[in-house]
Amino acid sequence: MKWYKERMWTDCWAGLDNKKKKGKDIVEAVKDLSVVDNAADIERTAKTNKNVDVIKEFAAGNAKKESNFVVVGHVDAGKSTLMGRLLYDLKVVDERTIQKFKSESEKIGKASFQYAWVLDQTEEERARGVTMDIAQNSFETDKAKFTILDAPGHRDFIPNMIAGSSQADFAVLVIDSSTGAFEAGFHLQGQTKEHTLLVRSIGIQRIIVAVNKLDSVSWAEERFEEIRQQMTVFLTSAGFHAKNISFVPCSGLTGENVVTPLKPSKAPWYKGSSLITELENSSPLARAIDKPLRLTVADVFRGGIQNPVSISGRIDSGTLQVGDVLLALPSGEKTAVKAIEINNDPRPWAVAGHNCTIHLAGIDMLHLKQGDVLSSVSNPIPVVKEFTAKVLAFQTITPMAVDIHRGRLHVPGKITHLVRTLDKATGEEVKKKPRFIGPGTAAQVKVSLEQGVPLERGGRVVFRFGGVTVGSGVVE
Ligand SMILES: Nc1nc2c(ncn2[C@@H]2O[C@H](COP(=O)(O)OP(=O)(O)OP(=O)(O)O)[C@@H](O)[C@H]2O)c(=O)[nH]1
Repeated sequence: MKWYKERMWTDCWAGLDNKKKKGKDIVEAVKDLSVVDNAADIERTAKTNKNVDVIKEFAAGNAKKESNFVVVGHVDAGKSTLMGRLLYDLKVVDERTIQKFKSESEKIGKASFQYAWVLDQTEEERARGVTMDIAQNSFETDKAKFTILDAPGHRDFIPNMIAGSSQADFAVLVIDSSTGAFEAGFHLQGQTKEHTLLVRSIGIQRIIVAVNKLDSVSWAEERFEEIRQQMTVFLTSAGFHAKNISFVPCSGLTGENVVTPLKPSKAPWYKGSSLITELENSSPLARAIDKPLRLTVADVFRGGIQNPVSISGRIDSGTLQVGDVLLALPSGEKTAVKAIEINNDPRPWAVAGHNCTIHLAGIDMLHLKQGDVLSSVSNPIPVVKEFTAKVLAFQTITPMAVDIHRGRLHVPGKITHLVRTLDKATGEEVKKKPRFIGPGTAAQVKVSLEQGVPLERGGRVVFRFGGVTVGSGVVE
């Protein structure tokens, strides 16, 4: 398909100028306009492909381990404060900035928010043109590089949390250990349980539980143990393996055991590591580098005059390099990779697990939106309007209208058939055609969507209705 870029206007005036000189009329001048041809643009960009053996280069490189983690937890658990503190102690944020936030937050009666504002500040600074709802920050230590995805705790923002989690390798669950607060987040319609079930159902297997605000209970071992025991029971029942769960006592506000290890005099009972060490020890899962390319678009924006169409997102599987030709789905338009950036660094290639910005050639912005998938041309992701999924019900499920979330994408649809309920342990059929699926029950259901969505076997989906998560599942 052909389309006109800004360049057209430059060409237009140049064309008119020439025609005036030669004494031709405006109609002829307009006929001579150069039109940017997407196919030509793709061909030109594809010629820059150096045909790097990305898998080999990646394996050979001794690049630092890179991972993305999502920070979840009940509202006010101290997620932003904890991450702000982490960035401050790692010197990603300087003393002057913290002092400025301290005096500003005191002025509006929100003293102690200076660390939380670190994340808000960087969010504002991001000049993307499209609002990002999940604060992203990057940092590195001697051992590893990280991207933090700070998801809002409030229940109204759960779709954003689903989106953030779908880009993460592991999760940090922040728990407010102060008196009564853990109980409020855990027992009474709090988000601790919902967030945890969601991150697990989205495919996250590793979770670090930051038992936060322990300063407010004088670093009491009993409180830490009480939370650890209750959470272990819950997390293992939610499907986390005990070896993938760790608990770290800490205080985001005072910074104890965040980057600086806890002084033995403070909590002689604790022999484990600080939060940063736990993060460094959390290896990303084995990545599907040798599978066909799938990159879920998190954001579409204009990356400048040279880069009218840019996207950011995580590579779910496969590899890509500058000059690669890709297929955008569901639009079915082709595009070519002009440039790749990871944390603002230009890179010749990227692999599964990387969160990157891609500047694209030969595609109109109209053909890309959040939740779309950039896919390998030879092995594209199917676009489906119906699918079967194995689900775990959080609430009672009947044949019903639902919003189907897949990462950042959410589309209206319907659970059309309850095929059978399943034994959670063996996966075997328990009951055919049940009338409803009770909370905590596993089942196979058929789903139809109002529009085609890029989705394939193994894809994770979440079903919501009326602002409540009713279940989650895996596409069969
Ligand atoms: N005593 C104590 N208070 C803390 C600690 N961490 C955070 N707080 C306070 O708890 C309140 C909430 O902190 P935030 O960091 O905004 O919490 P949040 O989880 O990011 O909140 P949402 O993003 O709204 O879900 C603020 O008043 C913080 O100062 C801590 O380690 N100890």
